[in-house]
Amino acid sequence: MVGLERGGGEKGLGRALAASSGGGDMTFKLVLLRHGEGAWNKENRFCSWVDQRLTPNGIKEAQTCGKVLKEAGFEFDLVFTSILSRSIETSWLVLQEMEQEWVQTESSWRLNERHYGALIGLNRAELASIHGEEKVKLWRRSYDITPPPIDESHSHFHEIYNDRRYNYCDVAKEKLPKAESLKEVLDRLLPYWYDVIVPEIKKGKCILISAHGNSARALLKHLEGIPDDEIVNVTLPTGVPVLLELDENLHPVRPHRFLGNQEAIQAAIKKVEDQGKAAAPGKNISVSAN
Ligand SMILES: O=C(O)[C@@H](COP(=O)(O)O)OP(=O)(O)O
Repeated sequence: MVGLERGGGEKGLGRALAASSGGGDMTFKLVLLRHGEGAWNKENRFCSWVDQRLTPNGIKEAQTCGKVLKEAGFEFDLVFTSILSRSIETSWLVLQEMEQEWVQTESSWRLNERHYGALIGLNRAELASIHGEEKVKLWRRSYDITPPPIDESHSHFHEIYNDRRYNYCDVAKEKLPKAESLKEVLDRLLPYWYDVIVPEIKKGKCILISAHGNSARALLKHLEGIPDDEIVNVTLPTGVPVLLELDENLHPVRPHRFLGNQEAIQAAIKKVEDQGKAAAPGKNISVSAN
């Protein structure tokens, strides 16, 4: 289990603190989470809108996350997830571990992972050995570079766009993205943030958002005002809760904090970053380097 750092200093962190008013100023607490490891995270393939289940390790990560949050005293009032199974499954495991399975959950495609377009299914290390690590880093971490779009010839196109979960979105299926930059993720996420999530936060509810590496990065960028050229340095590991403390205008009162064993978390971040390092070229890679 991931232990709590700073001599158990995280204990009580979440207690009665959805909204607190120490010194008269209201502080809202929000926990952002990237789901536990999924099958394609393990295989180092861009997963994006392909629906993949958690690995046994991903299940453990989600359970550990639940333990950390429980030990810190969090009591959630509402949970938001994407409509991808790995974020939903993660939220179930977290709530189960916290004995808060009853907490209401709402899911939206607007919290889905960034649409990686034609890169979906490709192995990052193999891609880096063909196009270079810098190019792969730009595709993965830049703010406004959109990868090449997916089209009908892609082996996962029909699996994604024929999936009936997308019948229930608030935009027509034909209007759903075919590739997204981080900026475009933020553009589709913000209406949901302001219309649905913010009003609940302002009611003083303690909220967990179980999402994805890039949908969570986009929201972090927005909330913390991270400049376009600095968001490239922000990477989120799987299954680690990120605590945000916001004032009444939803401005951060301090930088976000990863909860859990800080050494293990830094190692997990490095592991995600290293996924883009070049390996021996593989077969079946075809994406134009535009
Ligand atoms: O789409 C994917 O493969 C990863 C992110 O990949 P990177 O941006 O880290 O390459 O998203 P997630 O596992 O959070 O759903």
